[in-house]
Amino acid sequence: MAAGETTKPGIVIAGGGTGGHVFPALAIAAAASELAEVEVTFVGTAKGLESRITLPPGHRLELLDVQPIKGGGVLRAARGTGVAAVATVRAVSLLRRLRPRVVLSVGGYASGPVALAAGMLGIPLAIFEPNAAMGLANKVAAPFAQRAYLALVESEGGLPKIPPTVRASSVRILGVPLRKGFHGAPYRASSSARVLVLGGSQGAAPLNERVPEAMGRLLKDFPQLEIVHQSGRDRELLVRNAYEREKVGCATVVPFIDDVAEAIAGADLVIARAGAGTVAEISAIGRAAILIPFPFAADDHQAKNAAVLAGTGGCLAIRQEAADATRLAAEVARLLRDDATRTRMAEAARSFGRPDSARLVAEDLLRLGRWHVEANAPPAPKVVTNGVARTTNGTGNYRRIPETH
Ligand SMILES: CC(=O)N[C@H]1[C@@H](OP(=O)(O)OP(=O)(O)OC[C@H]2O[C@@H](n3ccc(=O)[nH]c3=O)[C@H](O)[C@@H]2O)O[C@H](CO)[C@@H](O)[C@@H]1O
Repeated sequence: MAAGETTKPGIVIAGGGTGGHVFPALAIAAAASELAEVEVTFVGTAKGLESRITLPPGHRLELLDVQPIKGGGVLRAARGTGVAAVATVRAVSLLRRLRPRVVLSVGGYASGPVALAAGMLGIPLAIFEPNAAMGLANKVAAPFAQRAYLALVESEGGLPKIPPTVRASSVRILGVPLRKGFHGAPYRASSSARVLVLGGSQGAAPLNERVPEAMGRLLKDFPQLEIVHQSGRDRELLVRNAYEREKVGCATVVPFIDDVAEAIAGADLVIARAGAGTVAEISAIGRAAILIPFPFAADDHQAKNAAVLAGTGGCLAIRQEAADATRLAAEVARLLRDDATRTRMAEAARSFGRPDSARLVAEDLLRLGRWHVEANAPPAPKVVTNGVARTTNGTGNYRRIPETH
């Protein structure tokens, strides 16, 4: 069999970079493979997380050279645009070789060129945007896309805020596809005080610096305190030392948590960044959370992600500049003392969560690629936007309701 020739009809999933793009892509691929005979090819970059993980059997990775366009001045933008143009030409020949039935862009560097190539070749195109503010690659691809799977959507005047380049008829609001193991775990308050600190796929330096000090202030009032702190790669020693300095002996510091679902389910309170995946995972399981968005995320998307969950009552969102050790200690103490509020927040998060997202996206994507897929259960009809449901025909499809002036 010649290289690139496949026996099964294929899907191309383009994009990646960090866990926030790669894990939803893997979750959709896994769900699609369970539903149909399908060959999945990921297209990413050598620098992205996609190049460092072991892909499930049967999935392949192709690499493109793509560089950042935003966030580095005119020179970087010009160079990035030039590289993207070359990458688009390469993506056209890649898609001609792979002949997928459908292309999904999950955001991140490699997604733009592949999405444009799909548009040029007339291959059905879907985009997936996990964040409350759409990334550049997806904004560019959106006008060519037959589907826009949106996850955390802000609302305005009670209606979902849809980016202007997205065709209203393409929108499906289906949450962030999650890996297996994330499902609702009703919260029962007890005498425990288990705090989980999540810094996102790369860890978060400000949380590493401030949380140990905040926890040090709580020891006297909460002798039962137990902390699991995910520090990020190569930072665990630094964070362990910080806890030691604060004489906090009840903290377990790890660089990365393999089973995040279990860690969230085992917590009374989560302190985390507001990456879309993290927000979706806390919601899918249902735990009270304090979210401190990364302040330099493009278009402040982490603050917007956190605001969507905060709007349901599922979390407390604090801007990084306000989240010093004193404020963190005060908020954690308040929530650990208040079982009713913690339980209410956990329930609000859980009713907002979409643990079935991967299946819903995969089913729809396969149909777009002309696979025959039987829905084993009707998709949840709710479209969640700050607790406002605007649903239509029971398939999760969103129909824009005309605005009245
Ligand atoms: C700094 C930055 O730009 N971050 C972006 C990146 O975040 P980041 O990659 O941190 O993304 P998310 O919070 O969305 O997802 C993190 C993922 O990593 C997993 N995980 C994390 C820690 C761990 O120890 N173990 C583990 O498995 C989580 O379970 C989750 O699935 O992509 C997100 C989705 O586009 C964006 O919202 C974030 O703004």
